[in-house]
Amino acid sequence: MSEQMLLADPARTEVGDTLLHMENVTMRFGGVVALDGVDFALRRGEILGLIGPNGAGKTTCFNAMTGVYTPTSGRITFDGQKVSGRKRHRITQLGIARTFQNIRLFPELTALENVMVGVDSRHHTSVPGTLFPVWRTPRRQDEFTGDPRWHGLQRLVGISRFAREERRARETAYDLLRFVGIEKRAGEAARNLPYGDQRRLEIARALATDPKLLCLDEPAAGFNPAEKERLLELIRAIRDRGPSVLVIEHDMRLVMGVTDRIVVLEFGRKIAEGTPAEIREDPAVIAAYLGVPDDE
Ligand SMILES: Nc1ncnc2c1ncn2[C@@H]1O[C@H](COP(=O)(O)OP(=O)(O)OP(=O)(O)O)[C@@H](O)[C@H]1O
Repeated sequence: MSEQMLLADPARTEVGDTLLHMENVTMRFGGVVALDGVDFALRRGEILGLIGPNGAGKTTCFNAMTGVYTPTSGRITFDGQKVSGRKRHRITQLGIARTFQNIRLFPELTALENVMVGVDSRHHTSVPGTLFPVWRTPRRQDEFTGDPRWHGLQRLVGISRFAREERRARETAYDLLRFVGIEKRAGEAARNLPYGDQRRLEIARALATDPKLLCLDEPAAGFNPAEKERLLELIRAIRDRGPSVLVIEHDMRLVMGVTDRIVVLEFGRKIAEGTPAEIREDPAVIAAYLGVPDDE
């Protein structure tokens, strides 16, 4: 990256040391070997594509690195810490966020509230706290001395702290809605948003956890070409803002257009790794995709 680009955008993260490392990861489901000794690294500041035909093991990779599954064997490290076998919320706190193939929002909450839930996940407040802010009580009731005046003061301090936290969460959430381009929908219930906006909302909510790595599982599914183009710009903007990005995507144009490097899986094994130009020419990749139509 040129120095000029760095100067132009101070938030831009330069590609650097290893952030995520999958080491010889195997994942079996009974007789099915979904991942078979998969080994790859994602560097800080990079956009890495994870591609492969249906059933190749891409989503299983995401599930293993985000704590949905514990690998049968192998090791996954993130930012120097072992994540394989850790609880999901702990992995979120370490800095991995993801979106899903099938959108998973809180349909009755507004767009803003959906993102606030993400912001809340790194604060002391909670989902019920987002829903019922006025019912929040101070956490440090244990310090109550028995004097009702002291209790009242504690409550006031606690409430004002929560109010401050909630206001900050609201502002952060609104900024994120603006960043993904749907701030005009802030007050609408998530279920009423057009499909493309729901996908953007999922991204905003994932970003609200302030991740070091954002994993996007088929973010362009169901998008028309214009929406895909805007998504491509958004993915670049996310990386420029800070987080590294790991993207599973079937749309080859998008993958080739946005990633720095690509890892290719087939039948749970890594069959290739390289720059988009290298992957495009790789005979094993061409063979794996031969006769498999992409969804363009
Ligand atoms: N929970 C599970 N139980 C049993 N088998 C599973 C489970 N999850 C995944 N698999 C199997 O593991 C293999 C890899 O699935 P995975 O969903 O990771 O593939 P994928 O590359 O994401 O496919 P797609 O592009 O179709 O989403 C498949 O054979 C799948 O049926």
